Amino acid sequence: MATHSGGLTEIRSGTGSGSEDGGGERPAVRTTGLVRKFGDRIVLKELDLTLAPGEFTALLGRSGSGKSTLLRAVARLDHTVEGSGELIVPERVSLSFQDSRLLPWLRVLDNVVLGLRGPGSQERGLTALAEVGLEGRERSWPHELSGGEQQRAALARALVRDPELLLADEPFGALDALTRIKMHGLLRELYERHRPAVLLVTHDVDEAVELADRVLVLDDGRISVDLAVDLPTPRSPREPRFQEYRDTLLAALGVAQHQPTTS
Ligand SMILES: Nc1ncnc2c1ncn2[C@@H]1O[C@H](COP(=O)(O)OP(=O)(O)OP(=O)(O)O)[C@@H](O)[C@H]1O
Repeated sequence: MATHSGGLTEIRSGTGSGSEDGGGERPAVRTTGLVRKFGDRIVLKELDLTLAPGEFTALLGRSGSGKSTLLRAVARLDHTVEGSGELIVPERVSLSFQDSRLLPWLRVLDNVVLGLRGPGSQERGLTALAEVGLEGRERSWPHELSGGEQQRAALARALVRDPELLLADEPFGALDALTRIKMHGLLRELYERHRPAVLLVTHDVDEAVELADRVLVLDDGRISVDLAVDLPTPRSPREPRFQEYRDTLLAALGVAQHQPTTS
């Protein structure tokens, strides 16, 4: 159990496999009664959430609804934030952010394997770089990579740790539209190969429906919508069923849709 400043958050490690005491599958993530507040502002209000191992979940919500606060809590990066509740998270968690956070003084491969121990870590790093399409760039400096390439390197750094859970906060938010489309394909492909649980924070409803098998909406400190996306991949925003999911989510986010006028 770990104390949390100003309150108490019980943090336990799940393994993402095996079975729970009740006989069911152990979750990758479980929050029970999770509270986070900044001064008088209660951002997460006794939030309950369970993510299954290998489940790809997207988290939507209006600006300021608390998506990053939830992600940082699950990442255990919020020790200075007041709160309470129970949190079960796996041992191996990788993070990905809007900026790649590569260390500028380390070459790409050294960034990818930073902190990895054990024999074969260089080889594992090279394999991960090849998986994200950066074969031959291992000795480049981060500033020599484009924005999309830097995000590829960040994905390699996340995957080389064989995460049970990948937490991604707007990882493609700073990329141009074309690069974004390519990165969507790459992320889904890597996910299908490695099958970590994924929690992707995004503002982009289409990105959520395209990539995730479950989409959540965070509203007023709790999960207000929990939608299973039952579409085969790859998914096209032009498909009628894709558009139905988009409309449902936009309505939940309070975004009015323009109806075509009929005469
Ligand atoms: N360090 C902090 N100190 C004070 N208030 C904070 C802090 N971090 C977040 N907040 C507040 O908590 C609320 C939720 O912020 P959070 O960043 O989690 O929202 P978000 O849904 O990720 O927003 P966005 O979509 O705009 O990135 C906001 O009102 C924000 O101002």
